[in-house]
Amino acid sequence: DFPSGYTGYHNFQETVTELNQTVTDHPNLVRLSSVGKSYQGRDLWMLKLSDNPAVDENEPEVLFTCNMHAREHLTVEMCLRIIKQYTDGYATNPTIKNLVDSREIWIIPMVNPDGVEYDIATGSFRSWRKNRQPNSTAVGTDPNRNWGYQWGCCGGSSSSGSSETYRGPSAFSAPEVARIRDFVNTRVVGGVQQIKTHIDWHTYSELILWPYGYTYNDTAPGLDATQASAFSTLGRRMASLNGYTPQQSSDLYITDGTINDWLWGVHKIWSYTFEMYPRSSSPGFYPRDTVIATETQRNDSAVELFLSYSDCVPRIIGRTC
Ligand SMILES: CC(C)C[C@H](NS(N)(=O)=O)C(=O)O
Ligand SMILES: [Ca+2]
Ligand SMILES: [Ca+2]
Ligand SMILES: [Zn+2]
Repeated sequence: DFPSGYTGYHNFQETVTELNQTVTDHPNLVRLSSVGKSYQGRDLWMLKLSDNPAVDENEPEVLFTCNMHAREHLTVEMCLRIIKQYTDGYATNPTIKNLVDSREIWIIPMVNPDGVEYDIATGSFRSWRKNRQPNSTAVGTDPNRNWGYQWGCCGGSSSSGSSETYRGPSAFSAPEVARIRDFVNTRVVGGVQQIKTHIDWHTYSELILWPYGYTYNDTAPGLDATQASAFSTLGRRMASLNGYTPQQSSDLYITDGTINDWLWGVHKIWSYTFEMYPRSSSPGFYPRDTVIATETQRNDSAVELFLSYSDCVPRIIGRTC
């Protein structure tokens, strides 16, 4: 489990307990489901947050994914903060009520439960990143290099099984990635992808990133100048609210096979990565639990703005959808 000084973080079981408690407290706002199993058989839990949650209503859908990388434990707390904010706040905050009533919000707080449990199993952190799927030479596929858009195209991942950015033997070879792919694919209804926006939460560096990651070019097939302008305008506006640095993903470094590139490249979902606190390697991936409240609430207004534009991101540059 988490060592002393870190007990405020949620392990897999504590996350499940928290999700079940949310269902108990707010049965009219949430529905809990699993999108499937991790490599070691843990459920990949997903909470749906909306009015009439048992009904697929014609409302813009939003996806939040957290903890794709095991050691990035603060991101679980970020997904749980969003859940708490938009359930507990529903009855008293009209802005929150309007957003919950007019969107359907899907939240996956722990994409990589096997990696999380491995990272904390000994009571001392192991700095584990990947999933726990064996490969020919070692253990672990990087879930953020395993997506099937420009997979392995561009030197933004590794073919070596021991690498921290191992892309897997094929796209979608990681069960955790394949299960989220399957879910997203089910949201194409009548030929139209119902999910309009997405944030993938990571740590650290305090950045807001948008596609593409596989190329340095600001525009590329499937991403034109207008779309790039919408991505950067919303990204910059959100960064003005949380103090992170906004930039195209590849301005950080080239990555291929990421969730952001697949969600945009294949589904035209306005997909961002938020790299949370801290800014640098001290304390890096392991800030003590005393920072959780501050560093999750720091994103409240950015998340609210994001949800408000989730019906039509190009509206932020004066366009209609
Ligand atoms: C989203 C990309 C561009 C950055 C991310 N950094 S992290 N969270 O793994 O340190 C990653 O390498 O997957
Ligand atoms: Ca609804
Ligand atoms: Ca819907
Ligand atoms: Zn990460």
